[in-house]
Amino acid sequence: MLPVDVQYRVYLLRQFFRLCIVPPIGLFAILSFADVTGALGRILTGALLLASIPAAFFGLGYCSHFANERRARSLGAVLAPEFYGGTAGNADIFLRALRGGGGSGTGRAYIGNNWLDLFRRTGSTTCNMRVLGADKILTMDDAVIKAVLATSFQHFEKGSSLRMRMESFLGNGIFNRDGDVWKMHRAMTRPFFAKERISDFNVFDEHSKKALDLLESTTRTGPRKGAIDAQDLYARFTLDTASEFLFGHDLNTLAMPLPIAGEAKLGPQGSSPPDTAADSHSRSFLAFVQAFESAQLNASRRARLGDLFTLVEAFHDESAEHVKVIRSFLDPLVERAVGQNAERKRAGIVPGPGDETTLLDYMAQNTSDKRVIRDELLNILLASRDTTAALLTFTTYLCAMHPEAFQKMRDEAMQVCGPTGQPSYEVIRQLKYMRAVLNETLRLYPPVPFNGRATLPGQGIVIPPSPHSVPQQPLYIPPDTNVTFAPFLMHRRKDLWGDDAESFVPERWIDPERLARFTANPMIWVPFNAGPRICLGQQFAYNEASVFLVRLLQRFSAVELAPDCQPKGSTPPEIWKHDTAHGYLPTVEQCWPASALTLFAKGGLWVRFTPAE
Ligand code: HEM
Repeated sequence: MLPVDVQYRVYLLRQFFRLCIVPPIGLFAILSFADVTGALGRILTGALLLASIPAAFFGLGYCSHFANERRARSLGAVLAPEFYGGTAGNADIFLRALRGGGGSGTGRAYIGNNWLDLFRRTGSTTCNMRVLGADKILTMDDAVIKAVLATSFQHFEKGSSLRMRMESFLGNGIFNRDGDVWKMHRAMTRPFFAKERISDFNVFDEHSKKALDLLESTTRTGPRKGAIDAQDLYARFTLDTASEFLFGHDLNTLAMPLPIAGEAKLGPQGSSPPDTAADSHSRSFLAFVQAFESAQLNASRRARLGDLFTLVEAFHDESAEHVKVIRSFLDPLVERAVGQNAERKRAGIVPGPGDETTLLDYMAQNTSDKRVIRDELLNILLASRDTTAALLTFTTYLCAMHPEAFQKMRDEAMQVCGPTGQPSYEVIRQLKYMRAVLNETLRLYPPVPFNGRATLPGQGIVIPPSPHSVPQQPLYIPPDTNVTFAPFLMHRRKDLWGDDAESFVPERWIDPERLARFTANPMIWVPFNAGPRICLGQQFAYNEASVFLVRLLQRFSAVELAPDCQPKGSTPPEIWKHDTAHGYLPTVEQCWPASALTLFAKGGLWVRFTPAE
């Protein structure tokens, strides 16, 4: 296989050759054969050859569209309605994605609103946003999402587009593989997420204590009446916890300087910490964390651009530098674990099942392929860090917006654990209201708001509609087509969740009558995905978030937003308040949700906690 950074350039060259070289050469051959070049003259011949490029581009697009339409009709199905924008080939959509807009919330529009507009304008819950000739299916339809993730799982894959975009960053890891290789990854890592292992709450408890000590000291003595960027704190907590769990190495980002209330500026996602990492040890950790975040940002930019990222990065792989830093950090850890395992084997020590304490140890016992181990660690670090941090961030946000829910959750935690009791697996199972708050947060603010798959090359698929699908006909998705689905939008649909779909109502997860909507059709709630590729760390995430919240509720009695500390440019734009056309939630939003693979609050989530007496 070609080196990854060469792969997309080859792809680009192939596309360039197909679209820009073949049509003029073909036309020239025809004109020469017909012996009309002399009569046309050089200028007209040149103009025709040039015009053959867009003509072939759009001509091929239309031919494939008509072929697909015929195929759909023959199967008794329809194609997803196409969106026609204001420019040829919907080029404006591509330009908006290039500038950071699109549906991701990183532009001025509320996250997902651009998509809602497309659904409205095509009168559907699934549409085709054909950009520069490439089909791109968008959906918030429960039937399509169900087919993609579960019932027709075998007809979809992550696909070559995604692999090409992510290869330099995620390499040979579980997120970036399909078919038998993915099965091998899943079989290898799954046992490590067994209940017994992730029920060892000490690692959660230790890091919760560190984070909450920091929160308490900032609350009591920090500037601006003790305001803190909760999102930043949670990202450190989840990173330190995950790094210890995965490779036995506490990155100790909680020990690095926090963003300062009133001084912090807008960072690439949250707020920026002061650049004052003390020693070289902290600096190398900081470099790793920054490279990890930058590679993620580039991956999400590539996702917005689709295959066209190859054009933007034709001469410079924007991930290369970050990946180098990440690998220089992880490689020695992997090297050491593989070496230690080889030594143990030489000494005749055979570890029993469950003896290994970290994923790194566990993998070193199962394979000596250092690249597989490194890439898997990186993939799972990515999977575990921002997702759980997003869950805690938006739970805090909703608690600040709904103090009664915070109080109810606190009363329950006090009743079950008391003011100092250690949360255990059994204890957490009793915290029904807390679980309802977490589920409701995952509904309104799913940490992975958008996700994607592609149909297999050479294999289209027909998806039967659900009672809520528009149009109410079977849908044909042609072969090798990208399908992007939006749990963020589906989770807020009134026809699926009822009139209070946009309200924060934890009781909908407890009250049997309300819960019936979900139990009748569980595919309307997919924060962890569903089907064979469902999140491996779901229980880990619930455990981690619950331990942290119990400890937080034991030490703090209230939380409120601190909008005065949000960095400039991160408070919701005034226009959201008056934009009732896109639903109720954006009009009352007090933070700025946006997405870069995972959900985050732009500029961070600045809050003030009240220490419990
Ligand atoms: C609230 C927290 C979390 C949420 C919302 C979440 C959500 C998801 C989603 C949506 C996927 C599917 C991604 C895709 O389609 O490619 C996924 C996959 C995965 N998650 Fe999570 N996740 C969370 C926490 C975690 C944690 C803590 C871990 C590990 C410690 C983890 C490990 C994984 C792994 C290994 C996969 C890949 C599964 C596969 O492809 O077979 N996740 N997660």
